[in-house]
Amino acid sequence: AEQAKNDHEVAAAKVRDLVTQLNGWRTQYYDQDAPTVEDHVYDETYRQLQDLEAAYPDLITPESPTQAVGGTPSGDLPKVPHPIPMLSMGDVFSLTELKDWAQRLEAGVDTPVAYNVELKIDGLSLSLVYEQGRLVQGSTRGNGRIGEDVTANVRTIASVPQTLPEPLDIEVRGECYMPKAAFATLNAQREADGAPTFANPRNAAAGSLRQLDSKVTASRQLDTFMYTVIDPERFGIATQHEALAFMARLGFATNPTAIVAEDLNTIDDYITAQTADRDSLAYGIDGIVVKVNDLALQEELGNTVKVPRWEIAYKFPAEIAKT
Ligand SMILES: NC(=O)c1cnc(N)c2cc(Br)sc12
Repeated sequence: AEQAKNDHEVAAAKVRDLVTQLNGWRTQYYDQDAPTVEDHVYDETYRQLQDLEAAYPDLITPESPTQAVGGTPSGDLPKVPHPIPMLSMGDVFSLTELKDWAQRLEAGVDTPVAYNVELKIDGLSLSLVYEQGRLVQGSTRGNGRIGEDVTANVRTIASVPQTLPEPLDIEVRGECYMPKAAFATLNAQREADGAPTFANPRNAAAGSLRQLDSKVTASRQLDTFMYTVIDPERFGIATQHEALAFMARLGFATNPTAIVAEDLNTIDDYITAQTADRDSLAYGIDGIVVKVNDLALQEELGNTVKVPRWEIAYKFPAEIAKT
């Protein structure tokens, strides 16, 4: 009996340590989108806790990760292949570089080129797939070819339509972001709870979208701006500007500031205006996206190994950290 009592005490201390360790890692992994430990280490430790809790059920506490509501806290989200890769984008850091990019591009084209100019939202890429007008899959970019399935999570985002007004088979892509106000509220709450805060809205959005427990995602006030229709020619769409209007008509959130620019001066004016507005926007932006407006011409220009030739990101200078 004495030995059994002693074993129980040792087990109790071990369980407390494991719960603290796992919850610490879990917060870092899922909330800050900054994993500090390999999955196999997490999984091994998780199994140790499961074994101890099986041997001593009275040691199970509500905050134990084995009691987490929703999916198992260990491991990853299911993987999703992207037949059409979710590419990133080249970037430039000055108007001169932007002009060089446009001139090089236009040198290879024998017609005048119009551009669609849009804000570069500071969030994470999101793909939404609909079958017969019903949302069937939401996924992240991942490495561009293999992303993560976040379908249950995107269903909790108010701006993501569960069904479309027409029974279309369609994929759209865009950005999932956390509005600045939601970010401030979330971090204030985490401070109050003694939980680590998020470094910026992009990390907060990534940590909130890439959750295994969609109830957590539901509480994070995520939002979206969609900006790409896959295979737009299927819907009789000829330009990027039309694609945005088409998505808006289907009920997607699209950014209202996009313009068509026939020349660089118009783009320059847009950049100046949006830079002035930046702090007053309800969401973070980290630049401007300049795209060839004509979709057939985009196809013709194609992509390099890593990035499209037909779009470029003009990045704002890094913001001086606000005290
Ligand atoms: N408007 C757009 O096309 C746009 C906005 N925000 C972003 N973070 C990105 C990223 C790529 Br890749 S495109 C794009």
